[in-house]
Amino acid sequence: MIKTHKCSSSTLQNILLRRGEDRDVSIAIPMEGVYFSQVYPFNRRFIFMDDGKRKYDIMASHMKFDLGKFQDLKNVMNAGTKYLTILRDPAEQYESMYTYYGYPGRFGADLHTFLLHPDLYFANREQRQSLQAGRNPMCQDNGFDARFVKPGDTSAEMFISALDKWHDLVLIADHFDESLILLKDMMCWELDDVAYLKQNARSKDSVVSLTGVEREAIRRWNWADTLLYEHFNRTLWERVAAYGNERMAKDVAALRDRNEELSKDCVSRTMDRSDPRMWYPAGIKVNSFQLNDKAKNPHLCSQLTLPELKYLQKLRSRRSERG
Ligand SMILES: Nc1ncnc2c1ncn2[C@@H]1O[C@H](COP(=O)(O)OS(=O)(=O)O)[C@@H](OP(=O)(O)O)[C@H]1O
Repeated sequence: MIKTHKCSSSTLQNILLRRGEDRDVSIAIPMEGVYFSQVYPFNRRFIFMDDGKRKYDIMASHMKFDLGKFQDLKNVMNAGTKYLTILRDPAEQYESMYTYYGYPGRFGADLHTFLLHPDLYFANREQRQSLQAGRNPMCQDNGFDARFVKPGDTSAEMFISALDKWHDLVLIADHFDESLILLKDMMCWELDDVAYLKQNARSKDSVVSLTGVEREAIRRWNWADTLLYEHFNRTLWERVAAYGNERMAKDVAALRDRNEELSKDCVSRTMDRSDPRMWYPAGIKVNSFQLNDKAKNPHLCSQLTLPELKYLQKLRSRRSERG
C-alpha cells in the first residue's frame, strides 16, 4: 500500500498489518518510526532486518515514492502482490495536512489567510526539500512531485493514467466502507478482516472549519490532487456498480454493524491526548483507544486499539526474536 498522508491510511494500514500478523506472512517494516525514509526514495536498505534477497507479502508504511521506480518496489514484493493506495477529498485532506503538520508556521499564515493568496505564501516559503508537499500532496505521496508544475500541465494526466495501470485498487477515504468491501472482495477475505476502528482522527476542536469558498480554493490550489481524486472517485463508483449497488449496500451495512459491535467490545475509553503510545503534533488532539481488558474478542481488540507506532514496534520485536 502506498501510504498517503491524511487519507485514512493508518486505518487501512492497521487492517493490512493485522492480516499479515495473523497469517504470519512477511511484512516489510521501517527500521524505526513510521517512515522507510522521508528524505530518500524508497530503497530496500530502509527495511528492518532485510537481507537483500527476501521477498515481502505486505508493505504499508510511509515512504518517499517515485512512480518511475515502481518496478524497484515490485522487485521486493512477492509475485501476486496487489498494489493499493488511498485518496481523500482534497479539501479535507489539505486541511488535515495543513493543521497537523504545522503549515501555519511553515507558511507564516493560518489556513484562512493562506487561501487568500496561496501562491504568494508558497513562493516565499516552499523549499525543494520539504517533507510533505505544500501543494498537491497526494500526487507527491504517489510519486509525482506537482508542487511546481503549471496548473493544467498534461504531465498530471499522464501520471494519473500510469497510476491507474499500476494499482489494483485505489480506495477513497470519503467512501471508506465501500472501498473496504471492494478490497475484501478482491482479496477473498472475511468481514472481520476489514473491520476497523478509526485511527488517527483529530478531535473536533483540532479541526479548522472552512467555508465552501475556502474548500473550492483548496481544490484550485491543489489542482493535480483534485484531478487525481476525481479520476479515482469515478473509477471507485464504476467498481461499486459492477459489484452491484444492492449487494454493496448490504455489505456496507454489515461492516458498519460489526464495527459498532467491536467498538463496544474493544474500547474502554477514547483519549485525545497524553496517550504515551501516540505522537501528537504541537497543540493537536488525536484520538486513540484504551483496550477493554474484558473484551470478548481480546486478540482482535488488542490489534484494533494499537496505534501505528506501537504496532510497528511490536512487529519489529517479533522479527528480531526470529532472527
Ligand atoms: N474510516 C475513516 N473514514 C474517513 N476518514 C478517516 C477514517 N479513518 C481515519 N480517517 C481520517 O484520516 C485522517 C488520518 O489519516 P492518516 O492515517 O492517513 O494520517 S497519517 O498521514 O498517517 O498521519 C484523519 O483525518 P483528520 O481527522 O481530518 O485529521 C482521520 O480522521
